[in-house]
Amino acid sequence: YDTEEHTLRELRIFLRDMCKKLANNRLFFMFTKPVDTEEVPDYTTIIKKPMDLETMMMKVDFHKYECARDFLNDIELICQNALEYNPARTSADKQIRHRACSLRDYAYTLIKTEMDSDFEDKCQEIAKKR
Ligand SMILES: COC(=O)[C@H](Cc1ccco1)c1ccncc1
Repeated sequence: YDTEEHTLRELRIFLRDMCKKLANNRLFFMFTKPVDTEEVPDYTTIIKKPMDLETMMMKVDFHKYECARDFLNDIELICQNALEYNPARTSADKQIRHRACSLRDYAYTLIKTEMDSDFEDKCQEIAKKR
């Protein structure tokens, strides 16, 4: 009957659907898996907290997110990492920066439009007590 666990279970179902929608959008393919540190040996010297959508899906299953804000913080990390590692005025760097901003804006909009704000408030209250 534990309603807190029911609430967090519903949050995980919602966040898995979010991950799926973001990872299935071909525009965001470069964010779906960790940057390959063999292909890009200097990546971890520049980016201290790598993040990607596959890792986020695993974090959902490991109960690492107690509210949508925690999930959006990792989306923000994916975006900031891409902006920091790809700063050049080349078309390739400009394109991944644009994609990173699109991922961030799309994730915020999906959550704002598809998630009940009272539900998120309830999740944040649970998170505060833990
Ligand atoms: C999040 O992905 C990245 O930051 C890598 C960095 C990268 C540079 C070279 C290989 O990979 C990336 C992937 C695809 N297109 C641009 C950059």
